[in-house]
Amino acid sequence: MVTSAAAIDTELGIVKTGKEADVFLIERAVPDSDGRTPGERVILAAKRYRGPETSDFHRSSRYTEGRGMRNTRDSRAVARGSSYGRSVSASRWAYAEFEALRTLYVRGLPVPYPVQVNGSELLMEFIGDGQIAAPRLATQRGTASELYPLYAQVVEIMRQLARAGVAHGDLSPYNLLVHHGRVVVIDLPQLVEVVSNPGGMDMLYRDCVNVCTWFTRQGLGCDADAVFAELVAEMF
Ligand SMILES: Nc1ncnc2c1ncn2[C@@H]1O[C@H](COP(=O)(O)OP(=O)(O)OP(=O)(O)O)[C@@H](O)[C@H]1O
Repeated sequence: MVTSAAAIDTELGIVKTGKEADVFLIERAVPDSDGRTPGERVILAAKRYRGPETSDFHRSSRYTEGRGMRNTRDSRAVARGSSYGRSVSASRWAYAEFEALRTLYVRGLPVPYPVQVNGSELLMEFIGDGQIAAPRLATQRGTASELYPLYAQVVEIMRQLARAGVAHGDLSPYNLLVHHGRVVVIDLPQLVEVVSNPGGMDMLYRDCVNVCTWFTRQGLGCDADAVFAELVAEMF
């Protein structure tokens, strides 16, 4: 009989402290079939949500409109900003991001592979080399022709999101990692359905502006209105 032992997770350090979550580096040791010897070791990213401050509630509620999360007891606790409310909120964000990653990964979009979610912690594939996280698009420099392949990938990602009827909702050069020339999208808890969410079109447009502003600064012609129009056309 083969008995299976649980994987052992070891925290190796912090990757980055963010506004709403902290990202840690985790080494997961998967036991061999004998259940004793540590076998395969993988590096994962653990994103732990803290739950928003009360002042963030309006932003949170805008994202959750149309998702059946309003007017419940938990939602009122979130609105009050109690510690229980913050933990409810943190778990919601973690589950929302896990679900977004799952949906997009299945559709073939370049997102970290979602591993598991437990309470306010989301475990996912670590995008990087060894223990070094891949750099963000915001740090990339080069001539327009050197950066063009990254631009083409970002626009293609936005097209694929549009075909799925969604927008990232907080897309920027800070939420795009560049790993050996491949662009990977992160930070997806607020993935928004563009048509059913009353603010969906605004968020899609803001994503276009954020992306185009950065690429235009790097010398690539990027017209946010034209990209937006193309993405809307993809949806209908
Ligand atoms: N899967 C991953 N692999 C490697 N690095 C990651 C991963 N997920 C997040 N990071 C790193 O952690 C940082 C913060 O992650 P993320 O943007 O998801 O959290 P956040 O709380 O929204 O941060 P911010 O306040 O900076 O927007 C990223 O900019 C990136 O450097």
